[in-house]
Amino acid sequence: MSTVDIRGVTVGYGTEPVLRDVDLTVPTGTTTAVLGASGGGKTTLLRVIAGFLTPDTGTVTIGDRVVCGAGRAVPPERRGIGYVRQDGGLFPHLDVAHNITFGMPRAARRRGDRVEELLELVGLPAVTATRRPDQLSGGQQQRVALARALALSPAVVLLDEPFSSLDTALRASTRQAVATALAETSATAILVTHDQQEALSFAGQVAIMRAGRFSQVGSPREIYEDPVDAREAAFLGDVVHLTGHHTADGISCPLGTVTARGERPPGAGEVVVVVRPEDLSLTDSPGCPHGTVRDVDYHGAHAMVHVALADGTVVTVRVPGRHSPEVGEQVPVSVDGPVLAYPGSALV
Ligand SMILES: Nc1ncnc2c1ncn2[C@@H]1O[C@H](COP(=O)(O)OP(=O)(O)OP(=O)(O)O)[C@@H](O)[C@H]1O
Repeated sequence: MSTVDIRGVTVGYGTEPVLRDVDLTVPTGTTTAVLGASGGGKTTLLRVIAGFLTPDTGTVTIGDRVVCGAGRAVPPERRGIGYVRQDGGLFPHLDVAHNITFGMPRAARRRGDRVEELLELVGLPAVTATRRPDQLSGGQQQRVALARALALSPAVVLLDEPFSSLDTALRASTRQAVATALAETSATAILVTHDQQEALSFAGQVAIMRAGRFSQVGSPREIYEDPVDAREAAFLGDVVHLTGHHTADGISCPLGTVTARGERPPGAGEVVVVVRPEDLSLTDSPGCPHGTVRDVDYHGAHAMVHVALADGTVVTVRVPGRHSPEVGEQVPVSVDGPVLAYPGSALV
C-alpha cells in the first residue's frame, strides 16, 4: 500500500521558495496529474518526492514510511520509486533489453522472460529487445523508459512530461499504453504536465499548480466544471468571460438573465460570468440575444463561431462542424449548460 502524502512542503533553490507549504495526497494505486504553467514548480515537486531535493520544511510519506522530513531522509534508491523523464533518458549505447535491466539485481537480470514481460506490459513486441534507442520512434522510446521504470516493481512511478516531445497521434497512443501499463501494475503514479487535455484524460485526480501552490485538487470533472476562479477556468479550456450584475431574478449579462452555479461568494455587485463555448448554442430560447456571425474557425469535427451581439459583446459558440453558419448570418445565442460566476469584472 503506497499512498503518497505530501504535507507542508516548502523548498527553493535560493532565497525564494519555489514550492510554498504544499499539501497533496495521492491514494494508493491511483494516478494524479500535476498541471501547471511552465516554471510553476512541478518538476521540483517530483524531485522532492524522488529524494533528489530536500525540502526546507514539510514531510513526504510513502505508504507508512516517512521518506523525508521529521529528521529523516531516505536516499532515492531506497524509496521504491520509478522515474520517467521528459526525454526518456535511455542509454544510447545499450539495446532495449539492457536499458530495461540496467538497475536490476544480477539474479533478476538472468531471468530472460522479465524483459519480455515488461515489453508486453507497455505494448511493445518482444523483437524490440535487441534494438538500440536510435532504432525506435519517440513513442517507443518513452514506452521503453516506462518499462525500465517499472522493472523493479516500484510502488510509485513519477512521470515528468513524458509525452511532451511526441506528435499528437503518437502522444495519444503512447499515453494510452502508459495508462494501461500503470493500471495493470497498480503503481501509484504522479504525472507532471502543462497539457490540460492530457491531465484531464490521463488521471483520476488533477492538482493545479500555480506559483508554487496547489490552487485546486479534484477529479477532472470537478476541476473542469467548477474551477476556483475565472483565471483557472480559462487555463483549463476555452471560455467566454462576460461582466454581469445581480438582479432580483438572477445575474443580468449580455446573454440575458442567467442563474450561476457555484458562485463564489454568492451575493451582490459586479461579477465575472464564465461560460464554456460548448455550453452555448445557436438556438432560439425565450429572451435570448441575437447577433451577427463575425468569424468561424472550422476544425472539422467542431467549429468555433464568433458572434457579435447587439450590444457589441463578442461571444464564442462551439458547434458541430457540419452546423457551422456563414459569416454575416443573423443567429440566436442560448445558454445550454452551466454558467459560473466569480466576484470582480470580466478579464479582457
Ligand atoms: N537547479 C535549479 N537551480 C535554480 N533554480 C531552479 C533549478 N531548477 C528549477 N529552478 C527554478 O525553479 C522554478 C520551478 O522550476 P520547475 O522546473 O520545478 O518548474 P516546472 O513547473 O516543472 O516547469 P516546466 O514545465 O517548464 O518544466 C523555476 O523558476 C526554475 O527556474
